[in-house]
Amino acid sequence: MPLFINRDQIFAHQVHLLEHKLRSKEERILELETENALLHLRLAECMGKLRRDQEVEILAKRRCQLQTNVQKRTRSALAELLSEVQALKQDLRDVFALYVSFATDLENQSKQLLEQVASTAVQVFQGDGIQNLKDQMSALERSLQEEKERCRIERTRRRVLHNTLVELRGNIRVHCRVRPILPFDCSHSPSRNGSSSPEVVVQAFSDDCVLVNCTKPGSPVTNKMFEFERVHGPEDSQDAVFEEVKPLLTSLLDGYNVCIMAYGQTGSGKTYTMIGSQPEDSADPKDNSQQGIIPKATNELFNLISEKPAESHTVEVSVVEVYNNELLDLLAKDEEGASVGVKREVITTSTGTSEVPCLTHELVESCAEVMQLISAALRLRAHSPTLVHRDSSRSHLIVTLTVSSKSANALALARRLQNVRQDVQRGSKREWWSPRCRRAASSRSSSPASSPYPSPCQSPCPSPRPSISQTPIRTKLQLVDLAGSECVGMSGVSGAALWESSCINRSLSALSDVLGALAEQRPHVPYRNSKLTHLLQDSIGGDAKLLVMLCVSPTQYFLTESLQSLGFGSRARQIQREPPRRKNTGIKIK
Ligand SMILES: Nc1ncnc2c1ncn2[C@@H]1O[C@H](COP(=O)(O)OP(=O)(O)OP(=O)(O)O)[C@@H](O)[C@H]1O
Repeated sequence: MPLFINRDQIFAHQVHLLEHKLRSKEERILELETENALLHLRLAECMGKLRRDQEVEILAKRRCQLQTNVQKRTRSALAELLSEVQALKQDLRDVFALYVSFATDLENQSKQLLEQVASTAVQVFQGDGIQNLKDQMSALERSLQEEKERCRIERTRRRVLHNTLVELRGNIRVHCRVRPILPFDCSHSPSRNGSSSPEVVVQAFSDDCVLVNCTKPGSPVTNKMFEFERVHGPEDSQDAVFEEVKPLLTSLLDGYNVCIMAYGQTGSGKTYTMIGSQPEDSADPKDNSQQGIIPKATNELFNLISEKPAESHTVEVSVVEVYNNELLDLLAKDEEGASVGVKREVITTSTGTSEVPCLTHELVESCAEVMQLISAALRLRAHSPTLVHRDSSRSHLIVTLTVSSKSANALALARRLQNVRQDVQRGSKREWWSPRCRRAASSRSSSPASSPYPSPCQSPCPSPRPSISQTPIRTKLQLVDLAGSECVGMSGVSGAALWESSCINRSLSALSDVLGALAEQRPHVPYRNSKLTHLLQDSIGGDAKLLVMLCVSPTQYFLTESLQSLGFGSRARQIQREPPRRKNTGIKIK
């Protein structure tokens, strides 16, 4: 082996060694880096653990605090609960004491009752107990009956006295009729508390009082009471209503003028009360129970006349309507004999009474005859449907029955008088006609195009020339079915119906004004502000016995109108006119 070592080899060897060292160092570095990374990881884990431990510690502290709070609150709630339990215990003790005293009372009472039962049983078993009880019962029933009878007699006496007072003072009698709820009310009024029937606010409280519950949204219910001579409720029949009116008809034959007038809002039952259901509405045509005051009063009048055979009476009928402030004669006939509404005028005579010249008066001998004429006239009367009433009367209807009491041959005279009047109306030329009347008759046959009705006769009809001299006592029964007051917003009318409505409301307010002036005893009473008041002047302000039949609807929907009608009735009752006067002088027929 050579001793000489090459330097390059030594260097190469050293490089190799160094490279080896470097590699091992690099490996070591790699190991250390790995270790370092592991240590970092471990450190991170430790840090997380440390943080969690801190949080746990905080949570533990909080838990401690919460526990302390809960304990405090529980303690105070427990204290409150305890005090409540104490109070409840006290209440329970009180209730128990009450119960004990009540039970004791009950026990005592039941003991007494048992004793009574036992003693009654003993009496019963002794034989005369049942009899005694029966006797006691019948005695009680008798005394109840007696009391009822005494009460009835007192009430009748009170009414008679009141009527006498009314008569002496010349007061206007006011009766009121509250109609039942009808199917059309349900369509107007919203249902209350889920019930399908509308709210009733106007009621017949007693036989002379009407009670009204005035409810306004947001304010408490106030009750108003109205007193009248007689009040009829929804259950009162047509017969019952007429029974209260009937005594007035006797006055007619005793020489007094009588007027019965139905007043009220539209759909309140005026036509039903005055005329009644039409015969065709009734299942049995002979059934008179649904007839109103007009047919019943006419029938009664003829009954009264037939009861006085010693006297001789004649009855004449006239039927007029006041439509749009025009007076129409509904019994007038044209040249062919067909019924037509002929325009007439109302005049004030020299004696201050109102009169309708040339008005058709038909001589009648029975109720059937009168009703036939009225039925024909009703076909001419203005009607039209409104939102409130599907067959609303658009005019005031006035049926007048004039009764003449006279000697035996007066019937023939009256017939002759009627023929003369009819001749006058048909334009026949008799030599004793006044030229004025002849002019009126000829102008009627060629009426001006501006007016839908023949022109009226302006002067009183002439008396017939026959020289029979009679002084009959003539009394008038006026039966009035007024058109209903209406709120245009509710009735939904427009066009011609709106005009009708405003005419109706104006004439009714003229009627109110007349009553107001009479109540205040003003020197001037504005009768002439409307045809209606002018025509009824004698009945309202004169010496007739006047009965106003107020008709009212019972429901909340019509409350304002009902209050208005009841107010009208109350004002009418306050009027003090001259006491009714007997007619002892009549029109002289010469
Ligand atoms: N007491 C009552 N019993 C049964 N039905 C009634 C009663 N009153 C009114 N009616 C009915 O109510 C409806 C309206 O009545 P009615 O025609 O008499 O009203 P009105 O007051 O004359 O109305 P208007 O002024 O609009 O003519 C009718 O169908 C009628 O039959």
